[in-house]
Amino acid sequence: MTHILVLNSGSSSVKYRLLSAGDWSAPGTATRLASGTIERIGEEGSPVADHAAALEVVSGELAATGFGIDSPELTAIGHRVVHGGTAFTEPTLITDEVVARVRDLIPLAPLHNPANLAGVEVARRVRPDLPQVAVFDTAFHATMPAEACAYAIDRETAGRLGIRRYGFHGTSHAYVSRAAAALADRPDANVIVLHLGNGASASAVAAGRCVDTSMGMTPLEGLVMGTRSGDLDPGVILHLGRSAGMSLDEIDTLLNRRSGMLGLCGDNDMREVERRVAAGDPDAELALAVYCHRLRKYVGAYYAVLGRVDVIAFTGGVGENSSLVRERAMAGLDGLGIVLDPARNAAGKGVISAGDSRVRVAVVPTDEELEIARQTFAVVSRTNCG
Ligand SMILES: Nc1ncnc2c1ncn2[C@@H]1O[C@H](COP(=O)(O)OP(=O)(O)O)[C@@H](O)[C@H]1O
Ligand SMILES: CC(=O)OP(=O)(O)O
Ligand SMILES: [Mg+2]
Repeated sequence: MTHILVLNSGSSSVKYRLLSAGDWSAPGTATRLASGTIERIGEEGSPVADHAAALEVVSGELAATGFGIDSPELTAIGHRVVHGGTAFTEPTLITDEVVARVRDLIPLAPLHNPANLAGVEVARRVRPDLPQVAVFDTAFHATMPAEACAYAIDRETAGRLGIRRYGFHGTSHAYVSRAAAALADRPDANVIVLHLGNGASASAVAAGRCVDTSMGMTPLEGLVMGTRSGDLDPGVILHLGRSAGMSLDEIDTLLNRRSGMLGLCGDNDMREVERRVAAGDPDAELALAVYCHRLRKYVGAYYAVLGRVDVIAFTGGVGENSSLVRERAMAGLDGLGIVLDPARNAAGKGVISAGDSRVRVAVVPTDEELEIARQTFAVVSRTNCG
């Protein structure tokens, strides 16, 4: 039995999970020994001042379960790192050089990479003897062809500044597309994955390889999200700067933190949006309509990119729980061979399409922590340092 601790350090939270397994490659064999979330890091009035303090809390919670962070059975620590740029396309054993290169990528993921690094630095300080592995959100998308990665802007400028599409949530897209292919009993299945959480992204996966995804150079492009706008005419940004005199920081805050569902209707929690829609609230209705219209558009686009689709997989907090979003996003697609079964959709487990639907539609719960643990174990066993 080996134990692996997974840390997902976000800007204001740390999620952790301690998993144990004998054979990490066998599905369903990892046991969850402990898990939790430390929230409101660094916020006013919060007892958790920074990531070092958060890891103290994690240590304490682990010790209370009898599996302390100092446990000799702990084999490795796996970290979610959001932006790996072009440098990292595989899970990577963390060294000082890796830390420095992830730090160089901060300008491309200012909300995410600093938090991820804070978690890495504290964990290395607490257990310098253990291998620590970075699992990158961008890695799964490294197989995208040039025409899906390039922005149609001046190539010299783009090349010099690393301006291209990278894609995110790759650990989830990898895990869910694999599970969806297994569900269709076709390892070469073409899958559209719709990861709908606070951040949201779609991907087109052909026989296990990602060929397109909706997030771009940063996690702002693509679908409508809780607080992020997703796709937008870049001219809007010029207009906000020139005509409204907004600074770049103000525009950043507007598009990343005050847009999406929150901007459209004042609520970013889909449960609350649904409650208001049921009560006939027109702002919530518009927000939901924009959200589902964007989703349907991406499904159509990725259908064309893939040429043939076997499975459409819904995942993430919204994708797994909102039958209303699934129903609205899939409405009117019978011409593409996509037909939901209303009762199965309401139940929301496994296949939710009708028996005669050419494309299978399914709810496939994601498990980023398990995937990070597996990839961490793979690196550790390969490098023989565990
Ligand atoms: N029963 C539900 N119905 C609709 N939306 C839900 C439900 N449960 C959770 N959600 C939504 O899931 C979102 C969070 O998704 P999650 O994948 O947990 O987020 P994160 O990106 O932080 O991991 C929230 O917007 C929340 O409203
Ligand atoms: C990359 C990204 O958008 O992550 P999250 O959904 O955790 O914010
Ligand atoms: Mg998530």
